[in-house]
Amino acid sequence: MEHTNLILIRHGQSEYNLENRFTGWQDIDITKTGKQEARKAALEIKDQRIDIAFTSKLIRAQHTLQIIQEVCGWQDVPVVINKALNERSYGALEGKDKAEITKEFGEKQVWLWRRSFDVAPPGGESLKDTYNRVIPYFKQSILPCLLQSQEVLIVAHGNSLRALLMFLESLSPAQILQREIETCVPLFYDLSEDRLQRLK
Ligand SMILES: O=C(O)[C@@H](CO)OP(=O)(O)O
Repeated sequence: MEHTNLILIRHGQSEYNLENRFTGWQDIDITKTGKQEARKAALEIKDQRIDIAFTSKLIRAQHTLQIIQEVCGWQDVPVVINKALNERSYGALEGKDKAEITKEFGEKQVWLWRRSFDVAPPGGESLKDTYNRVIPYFKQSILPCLLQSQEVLIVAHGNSLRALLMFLESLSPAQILQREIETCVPLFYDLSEDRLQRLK
């Protein structure tokens, strides 16, 4: 094996994304726009080969993956569901309006909760906590597939994917502050065997 492909996709727009509310572990479905975004993402990756797909336990990611599978004709591709890929928990902030929380606590604090590496929202997970469940799962269950030359699709969430790309791209806590992941914009990684071995 010389190299293999990994594609990461954040779910389509959810009802809470539309309403500008913190979502986290709330199991909120995608909107009509979210479904359209999933179809568009599918058309962008349709010519790829995918051998196995991974997703979270949350409906917005699973639903996005189902649409991608339908559009691409990948209904037979095995799907592995694991809560390790769930969005970060936003604890007490879940369901709350992001603008109202910003008014109450200030932009700086909300920015730290949303984008810093190690500041956890009350009762929730920091990105570091999320990283500490996503990366062991990636190493244990996804990396072996890539090492066997399987082409892998992961459909997950803004912050579980930020944790993963921090690992894949060796980003520092300062660098990850700046990274945003858009809904349904596929991220492609062409991984050499050498690089995969170093991720072990
Ligand atoms: O609310 C959430 O769960 C996430 C993703 O939608 O929001 P944020 O971009 O603020 O981390």
